[in-house]
Amino acid sequence: MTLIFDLHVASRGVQAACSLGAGRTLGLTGPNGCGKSTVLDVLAGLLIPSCGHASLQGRTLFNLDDDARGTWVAPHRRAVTLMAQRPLLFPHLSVLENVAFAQRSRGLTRRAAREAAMGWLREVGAERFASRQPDALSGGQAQRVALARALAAEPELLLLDEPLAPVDAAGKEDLRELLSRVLEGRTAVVVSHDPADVEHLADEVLTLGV
Ligand SMILES: Nc1ncnc2c1ncn2[C@@H]1O[C@H](COP(=O)(O)OP(=O)(O)OP(=O)(O)O)[C@@H](O)[C@H]1O
Repeated sequence: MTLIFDLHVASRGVQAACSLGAGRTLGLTGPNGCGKSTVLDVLAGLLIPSCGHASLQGRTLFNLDDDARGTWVAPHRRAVTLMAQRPLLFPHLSVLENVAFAQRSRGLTRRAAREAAMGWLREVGAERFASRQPDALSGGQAQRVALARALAAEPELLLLDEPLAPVDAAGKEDLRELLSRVLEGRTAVVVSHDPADVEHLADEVLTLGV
């Protein structure tokens, strides 16, 4: 199993456990407030759970079980990328610079990072927006750019929180097809409250209760 987790966040009453094979997509579903975003935050390293453990490709992400010495790996060392519910693009950077940011952070030259970023924008059908500022994008366009930025980080685990939420019904089918293509062969967790999206995108399903 590539992704293994068993976690508990006492302050939010959230408990979840799962083992996921390499290249597979887990659909995380359940009613409002059941803890879907909380699970993603814990896996991304944005929230420290009360107890539990998680590993990715045999590497520990955290191990806070009673009998463990207590390991917690910082978010930027996890090779995990979270695409949040809102696109959260950097407002002062162009679309291209937003997507190039991950590679620039990893030490690529400006030119190499921009070339790679253009490739990812092409991948998600957003290359025509490359020179725009984020505030000139629609919700669906911004979501595609956010997806390109997440992919550009080349994470071992991709976390998507309600990726279809910002698009209207007309754009939903296109974005769903795009996500389906992009998720093929990637290890990912996709949160959605919509059973149709989970059915379409996920290989396995974990339903949380309230
Ligand atoms: N920042 C926070 N501080 C304290 N409690 C929080 C915080 N965010 C969420 N919670 C609580 O944690 C629980 C789980 O919330 P979470 O947002 O993970 O659920 P969710 O399933 O993603 O909900 P939704 O479908 O509405 O996005 C809820 O009871 C919520 O009130």
